Order: sequence, then C-alpha cells, then structure tokens
Amino acid sequence: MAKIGIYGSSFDPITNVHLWTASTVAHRCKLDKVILLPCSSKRKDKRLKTEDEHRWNMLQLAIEDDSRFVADDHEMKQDAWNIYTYDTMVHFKKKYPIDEVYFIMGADLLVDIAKGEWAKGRELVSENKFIVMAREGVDMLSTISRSAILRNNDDGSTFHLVDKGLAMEISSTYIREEFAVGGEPKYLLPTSCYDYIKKHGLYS
Ligand SMILES: Nc1ncnc2c1ncn2[C@@H]1O[C@H](COP(=O)(O)OP(=O)(O)OP(=O)(O)O)[C@@H](O)[C@H]1O
Ligand SMILES: O=C(O)c1ccc[n+]([C@@H]2O[C@H](COP(=O)([O-])O)[C@@H](O)[C@H]2O)c1
Repeated sequence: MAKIGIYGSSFDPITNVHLWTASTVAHRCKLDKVILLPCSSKRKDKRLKTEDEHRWNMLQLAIEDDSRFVADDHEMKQDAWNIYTYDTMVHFKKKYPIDEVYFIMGADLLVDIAKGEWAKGRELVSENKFIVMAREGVDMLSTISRSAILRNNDDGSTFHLVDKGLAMEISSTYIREEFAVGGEPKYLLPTSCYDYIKKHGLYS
C-alpha cells in the first residue's frame, strides 16, 4: 500500500515554496508520491488570469527532475460544476483503491473549511485524510477544536499537522506583482518557469 498526497493549487505560477513544502511533506510523512493538481480556470470562486495551458506547462518544467512529483490535469479536464475538492478526492480514491490518499494543504485552507466556505465540507472532512502545513498566524489545533465541522468529523487521525520549521512565505501573488511592475522575482521560482514567463510575456 502506497501513501499518496494530493497537493492542489492554482500554481499561477508554481513557486519554490510549493516545491519545498511538497518535498518536506513527502519526506516527513513518508509519501511515495505527491500529485500536484492545478485547479481549472473554470473555477467559480477564484478568477485566474493565466490560461490552463501555461500553468500546466510551468508545472511540468518545475517537477521534471524530481521523480516523487507527478502532475495531474484531472481538475483542468472537468466541467465547471464538478471541480470541488470533495469530488476530486472521490476520483483519486477510486483511482488508487488500495493506497492511502491524503489532501495536502496549508493551515489557511483549514480555516476556510472551518468557516464553511468549501463545498460539502462536512463530507469532505469525514471521508478523507489531510496533511495540514502550518502557516503564520494560524493555530491549527484551536482552529480544529473551535469548528464544529472540523472537530465533529475528526476521528483523531483525520488531520496530520506538520510544522515545516520555516515560515517561508513566497506567494504566487507576489511573483505575479513583481513581473507586472518590472521587478525581479528570479530565484523565487524555478529558473525554467521564470524563463517560460519571460518568453511568453505572462503577468506583464
Ligand atoms: N508558505 C506556505 N506554507 C505552507 N503552505 C503554503 C504556503 N504557500 C502556499 N501554501 C499552500 O499551497 C496551497 C496552494 O496555495 P496557493 O497556490 O493559493 O498559494 P499562493 O502562492 O498563496 O497563491 P496566490 O498568491 O495566487 O493566492 C494551499 O494549500 C496553501 O495553503
Ligand atoms: O472544494 C472547495 O470548495 C474548494 C474551495 C477552495 C479551494 N479548494 C481547493 O484548495 C486548493 C487550493 O486552493 P487556492 O484557493 O489556495 O488556490 C485547490 O486544490 C482548490 O481546488 C477547494
């Protein structure tokens, strides 16, 4: 039985923090594989400015040298009304029936689920397991205990809380803004992705 982590993001663009957190979690939680899952630009709750094709190409460039990482375009291929994480996890548990499948996310998303902002939040928590990475300013244990959705669907092994050791806050937003204002975000993301953005004039 393998241990597989699903790391969902817009990856707009993928950053060195996405890669470092995926690597840290893979190492600490002894994952056999991390599936990097870019969300679709058809998503209703967030307006993405970059076409799926570019985000997908950058993701491929970023992970080509690391055999632990695999990109999956499942959400990009879905219709707009069927791209919630709950449905995504149903898909991956069916695809890997004998393996342990975890959803990997930062603690900021734990707060959003606690607030009831995610589709089928109750079912999502009760039917899945999560690896939650610490984020600055979020107390993960108290977020779980203060939320009825989280605490009542947690059987004690639902949330694997991981403190990465460093806060390291590089965001895709910061990188997009730097490109837009003529800044220099080199080394905050893989050089191959930096070059791809320059070549295609993204974010300017
Ligand atoms: N520094 C970080 N530490 C831990 N988790 C992170 C960090 N940055 C992003 N994540 C996690 O990565 C996932 C995807 O986040 P997302 O792509 O929205 O990050 P972002 O770089 O902040 O993007 P954007 O700036 O476009 O909102 C989420 O689960 C988020 O919590
Ligand atoms: O299922 C939902 O309702 C839901 C709501 C918000 C975010 N998500 C997922 O959380 C992951 C990170 O999202 P975001 O907003 O940080 O790009 C990504 O895989 C999204 O599909 C999922």
